[in-house]
Amino acid sequence: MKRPYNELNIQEYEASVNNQIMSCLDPDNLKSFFLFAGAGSGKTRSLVQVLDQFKFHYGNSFRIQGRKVAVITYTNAARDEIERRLQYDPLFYVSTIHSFIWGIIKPFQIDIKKWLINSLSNNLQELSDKLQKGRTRDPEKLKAEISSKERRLEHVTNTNQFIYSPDGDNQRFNSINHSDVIKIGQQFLMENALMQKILKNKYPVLLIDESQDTSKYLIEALFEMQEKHKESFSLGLFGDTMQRIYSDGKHDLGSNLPDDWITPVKEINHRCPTRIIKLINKIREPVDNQDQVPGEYNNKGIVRMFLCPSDSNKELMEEEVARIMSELTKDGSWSCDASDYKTLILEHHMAANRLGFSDLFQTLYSVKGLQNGVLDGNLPELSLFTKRILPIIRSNILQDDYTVTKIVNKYSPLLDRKHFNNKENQVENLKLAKQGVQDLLSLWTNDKEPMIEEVIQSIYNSGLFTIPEKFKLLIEEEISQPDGKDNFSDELDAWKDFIKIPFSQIEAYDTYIKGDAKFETHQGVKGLEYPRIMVVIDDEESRGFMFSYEKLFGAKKKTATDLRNEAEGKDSSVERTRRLFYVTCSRAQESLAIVAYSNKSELIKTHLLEENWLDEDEIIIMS
Ligand SMILES: Nc1ncnc2c1ncn2[C@@H]1O[C@H](COP(=O)(O)OP(=O)(O)OP(=O)(O)O)[C@@H](O)[C@H]1O
Repeated sequence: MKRPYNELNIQEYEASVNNQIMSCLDPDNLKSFFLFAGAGSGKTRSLVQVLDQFKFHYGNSFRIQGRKVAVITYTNAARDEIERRLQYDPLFYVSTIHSFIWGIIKPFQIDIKKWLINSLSNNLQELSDKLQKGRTRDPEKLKAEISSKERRLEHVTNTNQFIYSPDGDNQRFNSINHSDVIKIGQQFLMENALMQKILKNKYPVLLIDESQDTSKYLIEALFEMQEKHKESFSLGLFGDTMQRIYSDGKHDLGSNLPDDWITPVKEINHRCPTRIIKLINKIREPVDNQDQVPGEYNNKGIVRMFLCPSDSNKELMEEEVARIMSELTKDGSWSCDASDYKTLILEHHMAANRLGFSDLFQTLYSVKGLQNGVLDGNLPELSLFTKRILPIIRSNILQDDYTVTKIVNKYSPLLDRKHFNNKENQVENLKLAKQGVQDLLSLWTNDKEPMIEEVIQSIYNSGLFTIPEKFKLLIEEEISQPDGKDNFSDELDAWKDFIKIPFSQIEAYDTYIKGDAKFETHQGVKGLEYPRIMVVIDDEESRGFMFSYEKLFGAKKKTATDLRNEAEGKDSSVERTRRLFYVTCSRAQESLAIVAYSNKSELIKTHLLEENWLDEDEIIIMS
């Protein structure tokens, strides 16, 4: 590893990177840039600093011209953080990609309608061909899908005003779903000259944080747009290909960049201790050999790997590891009493096992189209529970009637002013809403544990909240087809299983997904940092085929598919695992414990020593 930078060098170095970016943002000479750098190198910090400088130099003229700088973040949490750091200045429009895209396509209602009709018609044609040619194992299910699409087409044809909510369930007949918003955005950006003009006039500068995970179709569309409007549109990408953890991202982002793009380099890791920088450099080495360097002030830090038998009592084992870490680091926050460390599990269902929501997780995660939503906690169907029902139950426990009333006022269609014809009607509806809340809460009396289905049924009966179409369908089907025969698609089948799960699992899931539990997933910690990190690795428990630590650690041979993928330059489970491991280890600011459950401890140890990832005294074999 190169010598650490001293304080003065660091300031000069960082200033020169920021200056390179600033040189791209001169409104009279706009250029595009690509700032891809390793973990903890201060990409987000540079983004904020550069925008502060931008405000100073060009803020007034931008304001006078009614222009803004658009900043796209990967999550709502990241958006909130950047907005806060930019002091909520309206010069900057900070949003997630879905919100941003909806903002720019929304005025094009006629084109949206045409797009939807076209897309649905093509889709219907494909499905009908499939049915006619007998290319299905379940013709009844396919027929149901066709009728549902036909109904949707009819609604779309009769609609002139489409709506969309980036965080909502988009269940209304005139709503557009999340993936269609992205597809529409991509196509309009590529083909609609008027939209391009409006976009570049309003947002001549567009910056994207974590761009390695931004939808590849949109990134490609933005590249095309930038190519056409070089002088009047600056695209700035921040990210790190080594931290690409979602499949949506463009895997070769950064290769074949146009010659006139500026590509600043950031090689200092400001977050991790030197020992951890050395480890993550090793993890990264085979991919692009991008070595990071510490600053003079980075502390030394501690890394330990604990190799534990697969059949260990995991809870006890992880407590023991924390105890050892507490001794080694002399940091009481590792001790079980204080327990101020983050445990990173490979997949949500490992947290699900530990926190008690595994049925919920397994049921929904088994459907491809629901996976991302389950992982990021944004599954629209769940908002009925997480944004309305759970807050009511929690507030009721705290005897906080005010919040209960607030939630009902905000979300209940019974209290929607549009539906009040007269005062009597209003009083009647208030009574109904009150009764609806009582009926709902009565499901928990005498320590009862309602099933999700009972909760939905109660809401359905009282009309307290709007029920997502799928649940309504299930409840109605359940009534009309008590023998359980149905025409549901895979997704509806999953929702059907979901409603048979105890409601308490939603509560556990919600606590976890909000980050209130001490567990986080590898995916969930993207962009974050914590002083103490425990990475838990367990191929057997994680069960997926997406990741394999035993392969990454040399204890298991790569499969023929892995080798073929590697030979064809495609992603493989080993490389995906490597990137996740890089993300998790690089979150640690002080100390890192890696807990690996495997029955091949000796093999793993030998391999890691050979690869020089860890030293002998840093690997502890537990029994
Ligand atoms: N020039 C600097 N001097 C001191 N600390 C810095 C500097 N730049 C960044 N940091 C600190 O380093 C940490 C990482 O910064 P930041 O989150 O901006 O990095 P990043 O490159 O976006 O990280 P990642 O890609 O890993 O999410 C933060 O705690 C930040 O405050």
